[in-house]
Amino acid sequence: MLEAGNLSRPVLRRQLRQARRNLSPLQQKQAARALYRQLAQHPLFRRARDIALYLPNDGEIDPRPLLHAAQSRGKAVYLPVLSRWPRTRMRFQRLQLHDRLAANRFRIAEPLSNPKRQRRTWTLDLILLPLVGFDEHGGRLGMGGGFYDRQLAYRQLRKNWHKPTLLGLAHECQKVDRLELASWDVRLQAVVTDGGWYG
Ligand SMILES: Nc1nc2c(c(=O)[nH]1)N(C=O)[C@@H](CNc1ccc(C(=O)N[C@@H](CCC(=O)O)C(=O)O)cc1)CN2
Ligand SMILES: Nc1ncnc2c1ncn2[C@@H]1O[C@H](COP(=O)(O)OP(=O)(O)OP(=O)(O)O)[C@@H](O)[C@H]1O
Repeated sequence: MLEAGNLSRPVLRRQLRQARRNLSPLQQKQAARALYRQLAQHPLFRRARDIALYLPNDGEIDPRPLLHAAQSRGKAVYLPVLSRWPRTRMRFQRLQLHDRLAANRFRIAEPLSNPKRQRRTWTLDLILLPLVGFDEHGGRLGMGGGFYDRQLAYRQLRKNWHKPTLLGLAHECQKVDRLELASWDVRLQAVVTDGGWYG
């Protein structure tokens, strides 16, 4: 496990992104299957009707087996879509079965923006968040855009928001001993990896 100790956020990000990109296609496939087994039968996933997740990029663990399971169980699946303006905003948009996807400005695939299918964050049941690094206390280090933090900032106003449930998804190699959290960083309920649950 990486000792985050006195590494700066940019250095930590670079090392952790490199580690996940170094995984082979076979390792990625096995990790995606293991993640699916950790989560598919869990009550948090089974009970959720509206679930946000992401399309994998830059070596991220692949949640698509969960996406397909959710769709075949009749759940609604949402993906992050970056707003054209303001550029710091992201929305969660419902994915339709035969949606066309296009690369956003970070070259991540996303559906074409359609405000009618976008949902307010607090009406979702479960958000499966991508991350670059995590610790066992719900700490999350993201790509550095602050998109998820901004979208979830409303939670800081009240201590007992319970919806949606926030679960980070990651490879085991993204675990660090401890992350310094900034004031705007939103804590995750838990992180699920190919190896187990943390937090
Ligand atoms: N799969 C996935 N989708 C996601 C996220 C994510 O982390 N993973 N995001 C979570 O927030 C949002 C995109 N956030 C991002 C934030 C910063 C960079 C970034 O710095 N990328 C480049 C450098 C900038 C550039 O190319 O212009 C890089 O790869 O270094 C990428 C994505 C929305 N969609
Ligand atoms: N609630 C917020 N309101 C305004 N700005 C914010 C908020 N949350 C984060 N930011 C801004 O976003 C920038 C990036 O934050 P941070 O490095 O924590 O992103 P991240 O969590 O790694 O990224 P992401 O959530 O996109 O994966 C910070 O410089 C911060 O100023």
